[in-house]
Amino acid sequence: MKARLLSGGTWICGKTNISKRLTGPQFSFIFTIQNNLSKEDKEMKKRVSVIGCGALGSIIAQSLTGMLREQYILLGILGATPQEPIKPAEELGCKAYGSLEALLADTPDYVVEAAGSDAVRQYGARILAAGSNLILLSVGALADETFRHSLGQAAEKCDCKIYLPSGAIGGLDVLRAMRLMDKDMKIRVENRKAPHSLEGAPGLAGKQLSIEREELVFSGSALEAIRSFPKNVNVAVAAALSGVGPENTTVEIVSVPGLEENSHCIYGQNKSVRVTLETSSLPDPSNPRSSTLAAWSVVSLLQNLASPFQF
Ligand SMILES: NC(=O)C1=CN([C@@H]2O[C@H](COP(=O)(O)OP(=O)(O)OC[C@H]3O[C@@H](n4cnc5c(N)ncnc54)[C@H](OP(=O)(O)O)[C@@H]3O)[C@@H](O)[C@H]2O)C=CC1
Ligand SMILES: O=C([O-])CC(=O)C(=O)O
Repeated sequence: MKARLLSGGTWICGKTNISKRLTGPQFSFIFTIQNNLSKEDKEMKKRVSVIGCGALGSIIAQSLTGMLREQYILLGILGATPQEPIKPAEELGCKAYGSLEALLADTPDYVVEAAGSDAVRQYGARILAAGSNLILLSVGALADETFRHSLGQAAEKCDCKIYLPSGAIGGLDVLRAMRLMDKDMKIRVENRKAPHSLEGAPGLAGKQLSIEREELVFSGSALEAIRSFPKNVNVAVAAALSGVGPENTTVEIVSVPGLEENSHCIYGQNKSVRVTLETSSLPDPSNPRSSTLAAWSVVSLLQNLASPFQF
């Protein structure tokens, strides 16, 4: 059971509010609860589980036990197989979950997804129904309007939130404000990546990309882009959801031989504002598709959630 002192001077224990003015037996009851709390509970750290222990999930899990350790406890990691998270969990001193059920049994405050859009579709609603907030890196899963609405409804039903970190880009705040000013605003996203960062995407249908010349490999809506390049343009879907939606956001994907950074340029324009938001960042050494910045955007989001100042 968790107990904490609210600012008005009221102790809250589970769902029971107990007035500060209570004395005698009631007070000793409160005091006993306090003394039975673990150190972590006394500090009221938020409890987090991570899905995915690849390039980005590893950075997030390490940060939870490192720079975020004063605010958060890493409960455990869920991998693609029960074996996958065993080693990282051992190193970080948390659980290696064998199933989603095991993760949910821990009742985390937040579940961070860094596993892919299939995992979002497979687990998202169940995580929310269990009362955990969800932080999604595979934002592309939300391009599908029907799925997005059903996940939103699942969150509302359980009074939970779905957090969309800025990922490998920035400026989602300005796009959201611009959309409020003018619903007919325009957004175009240009993604530039080295050929090996695009390899294996269903949209290439096995085509080998040139290692000598730049080529436009995709041009269309963000909705089509994420279907064709599901591991490359989550950023475009995030930009689209901040603005005019995946069907109305234009995306171009360019293969650039020799390019060391993943580069994303978002052009937004409404009646009175014009923005160019360019982010170039190094990919993760173990996964050339993903910029490490995306993992740090989750770390930053978690830090923000624990801060009295909200960005
Ligand atoms: N929002 C943004 O700006 C960005 C989002 N992303 C997205 O973030 C996600 C994570 O990226 P990254 O860490 O680089 O990817 P990785 O491929 O490096 O890691 C993902 C890990 O999750 C595992 N996995 C797959 N399915 C499941 C599942 N159902 N449950 C648990 N684990 C699973 C994978 O295992 P296996 O390899 O065996 O499948 C893999 O180990 C990707 O979807 C990526 O597209 C990436 C960059 C930017
Ligand atoms: O990490 C990046 O540069 C972008 C990315 O893969 C994505 O948006 O899916």
